[in-house]
Amino acid sequence: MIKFEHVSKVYPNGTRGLDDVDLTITDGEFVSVIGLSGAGKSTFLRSINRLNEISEGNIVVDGVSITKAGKKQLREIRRHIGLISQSFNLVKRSTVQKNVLSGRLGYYSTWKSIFGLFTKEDYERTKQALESVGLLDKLHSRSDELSGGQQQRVSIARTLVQQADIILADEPVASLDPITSQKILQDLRKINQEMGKTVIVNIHSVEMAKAFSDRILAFKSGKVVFDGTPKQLDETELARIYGKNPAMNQDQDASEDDGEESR
Ligand SMILES: Nc1ncnc2c1ncn2[C@@H]1O[C@H](COP(=O)(O)OP(=O)(O)OP(=O)(O)O)[C@@H](O)[C@H]1O
Repeated sequence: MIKFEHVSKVYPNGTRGLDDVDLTITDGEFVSVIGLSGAGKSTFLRSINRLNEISEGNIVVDGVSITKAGKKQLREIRRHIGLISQSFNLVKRSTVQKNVLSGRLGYYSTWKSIFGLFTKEDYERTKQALESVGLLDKLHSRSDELSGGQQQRVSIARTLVQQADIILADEPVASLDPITSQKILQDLRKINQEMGKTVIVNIHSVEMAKAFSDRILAFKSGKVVFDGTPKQLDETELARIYGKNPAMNQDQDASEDDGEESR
């Protein structure tokens, strides 16, 4: 369970990234986070594993305050939180196997990590994780030989090997074409439903947020302005979130998708 208790974040330049966010995400939820660019989605997501230090309030993950955690405790909490990002964050020149195995690093002391002393079980977990994302045949391939969608699957497999209970996905499909984006979201949904993992996804496409989520959170100027089911997210709510004609919002989504496609 993730609990935000009146959380605010003010950046050094005075920008309010989060403004009094107070909510709970329960285990096994699939939550999409939407809102205009600059609304606070990344700030919200990256506060959960404290990549982002908050200015006020408290964030509790599985009963432990990550806000107040010391170094050792923070490392322990972070073991349970996987992060997937738009840029995949793989070591491009390394093999798929090595990249996925790196999900185990949080479980080892620094010297073991440096020498890459992984157990037989770790290697077995790596194979299983790759199998579950349909990439076992790429085990020994170099990561930069894979397509964007395949690279994103490798980063999903890495969170599985990490045995993370919570998966944070910061715009995981922003650099992928619409069809591949659908497939990646399907993978995340499958992991959520079959393994019971909590998945929180920042996403620009309202359509995809509606198709894959149990719950949608919308941010505007750091505030949560919508918190409900895909069904509750109607035209009126969309107008409130995006501050304009919802029809235009759909256009914006479409053109954004086009833009991503041509990248
Ligand atoms: N390091 C920073 N220093 C100052 N302001 C920042 C910093 N990071 C983010 N901000 C500001 O905080 C606000 C929220 O940013 P955030 O990146 O969380 O938005 P977002 O909804 O994820 O946007 P996008 O969809 O473009 O990624 C924005 O006004 C942004 O300019």
